[in-house]
Amino acid sequence: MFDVIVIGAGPVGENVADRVVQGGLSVAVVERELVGGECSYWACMPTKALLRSTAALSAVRRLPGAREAVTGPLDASAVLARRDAFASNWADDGQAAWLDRIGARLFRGEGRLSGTRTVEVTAADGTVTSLTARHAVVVATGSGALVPDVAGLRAAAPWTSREAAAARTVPGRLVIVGGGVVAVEMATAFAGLGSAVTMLARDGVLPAAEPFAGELVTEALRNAGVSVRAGAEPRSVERADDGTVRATLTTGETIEADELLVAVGRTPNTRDIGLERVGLPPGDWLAVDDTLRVVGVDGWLYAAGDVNRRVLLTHQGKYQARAVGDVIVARAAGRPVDDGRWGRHAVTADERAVPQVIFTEPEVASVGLTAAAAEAAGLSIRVVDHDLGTVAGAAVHADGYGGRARMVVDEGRNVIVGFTLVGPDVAELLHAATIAVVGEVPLDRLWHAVPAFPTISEVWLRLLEAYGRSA
Ligand SMILES: Cc1cc2nc3c(=O)[nH]c(=O)nc-3n(C[C@H](O)[C@H](O)[C@H](O)COP(=O)(O)OP(=O)(O)OC[C@H]3O[C@@H](n4cnc5c(N)ncnc54)[C@H](O)[C@@H]3O)c2cc1C
Ligand SMILES: NC(=O)c1ccc[n+]([C@@H]2O[C@H](COP(=O)([O-])OP(=O)(O)OC[C@H]3O[C@@H](n4cnc5c(N)ncnc54)[C@H](O)[C@@H]3O)[C@@H](O)[C@H]2O)c1
Repeated sequence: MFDVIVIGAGPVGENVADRVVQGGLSVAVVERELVGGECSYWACMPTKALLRSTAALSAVRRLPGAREAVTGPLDASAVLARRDAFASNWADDGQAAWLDRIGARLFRGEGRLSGTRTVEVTAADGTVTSLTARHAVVVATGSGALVPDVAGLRAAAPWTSREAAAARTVPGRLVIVGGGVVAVEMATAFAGLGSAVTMLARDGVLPAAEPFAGELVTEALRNAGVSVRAGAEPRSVERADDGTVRATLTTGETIEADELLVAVGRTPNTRDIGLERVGLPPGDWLAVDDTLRVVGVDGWLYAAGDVNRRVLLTHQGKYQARAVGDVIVARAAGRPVDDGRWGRHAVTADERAVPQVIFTEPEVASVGLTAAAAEAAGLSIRVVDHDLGTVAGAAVHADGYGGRARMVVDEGRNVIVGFTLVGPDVAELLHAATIAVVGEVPLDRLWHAVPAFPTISEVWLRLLEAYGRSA
């Protein structure tokens, strides 16, 4: 008997475990594959490792004097080897040892709900262990790549983000289906590594971001040799005996490649976790209340991370993990639950203050609402834009620095509700904006937050000046 059972040891499950142990409860963690989950081995870490060398090379090439010191192309095999190290060579002993150190008990195998507060674990050798939780079960089983219903696609054995992140070789020609985050990051990475990339972006490039983000990333991808085809989508796909993949578009045009990557979103890992045993339909995303309790189950079942579909990002899933761990501890001790707006047990930031960095060239760093989303939410907003290239710090940072920043102000409250930066090396600038949005810092006070000269952060001053100061 454990106080809490966590199914799935991705970044979210690991953090739930850590939090409940710190709260004095015992925890069992069930993992069917690798402790660390998608993020550590097939998503965030390996993809960022793949992108980093290309980004560093581009940064050097923007600087006369340094540029002359670079005499050749990227060494793709060295990049792949560094990526291997960042994926811990797909071995999880380090993270399993960490679980052990914090006092969590790891059960390796497929976890399935088998009734109220009970989980069955089927190990690789078929052995079944039944676990019971005194207080709560947390589903943190994450998500997998969605493969759409396109004729011949599955049979053609396409790459998903997993195969791209763990690629052993660089395909000569790569077709990417999708125009979202995975598509643009992998187009950047593989173009940098030498692939001839074609992107079929049915709904455009980064359609959920501010429009200028998609435009600037598209321009940069094209400059890097990527063929970006907005509005294009495959009608059918086939793989020939020699391994060549042929995608026939809805227009009838045919594109040939060595690999085809499907990057059109995610599907929840809930098909085989015993949801039917607790009265829920298998295969669906898990709807949750404000303290991440699964809707339709009597108070003991929680869902955190990708699987609840609130925000599909590691840092936000870990934020949920801290909240859910703490609320389980509070409820177990009979202490009050603090689930009001910005309360300790609420995941308020999920709604309006989610930060994200897309590691393309240029980088896209955003937090909160886009102008379109703020308008759709009924806010009375004013949008202020600034050309990043005109900021002294940016001009010093790189020759020909191009980029743009947008501040979305809620005029009713005089606070920033959205902020987007697009430009080389803007990722580390984002947290200031996140603090402004979460802290709901009035613009009049922000005038006193003076950016150092000459840094790219001086864009804050330019945006405030353009907005104007109240009399
Ligand atoms: C290519 C790519 C790049 C990304 N890059 C970033 C990034 O740079 N930054 C960022 O913030 N986010 C990024 N993401 C998103 C990020 O990977 C996810 O949001 C994050 O992994 C979600 O964590 P999780 O713990 O909810 O799920 P997962 O990481 O999917 O972990 C779930 C775990 O549960 C296990 N599991 C599933 N079912 C069972 C079962 N029945 N029994 C036992 N164990 C089970 C799985 O094996 C897995 O280990 C990226 C995603 C992709 C696809
Ligand atoms: N740096 C990061 O933060 C990072 C990096 C990679 C992935 N992620 C996360 O992983 C998740 C998955 O990324 P993703 O790129 O797969 O999903 P996504 O939701 O970002 O983009 C999917 C894209 O595919 C398009 N699409 C959907 N169905 C299609 C179809 N049938 N044919 C053609 N296009 C179609 C959509 O319009 C959308 O633009 C995202 O939610 C993202 O937050 C984050």
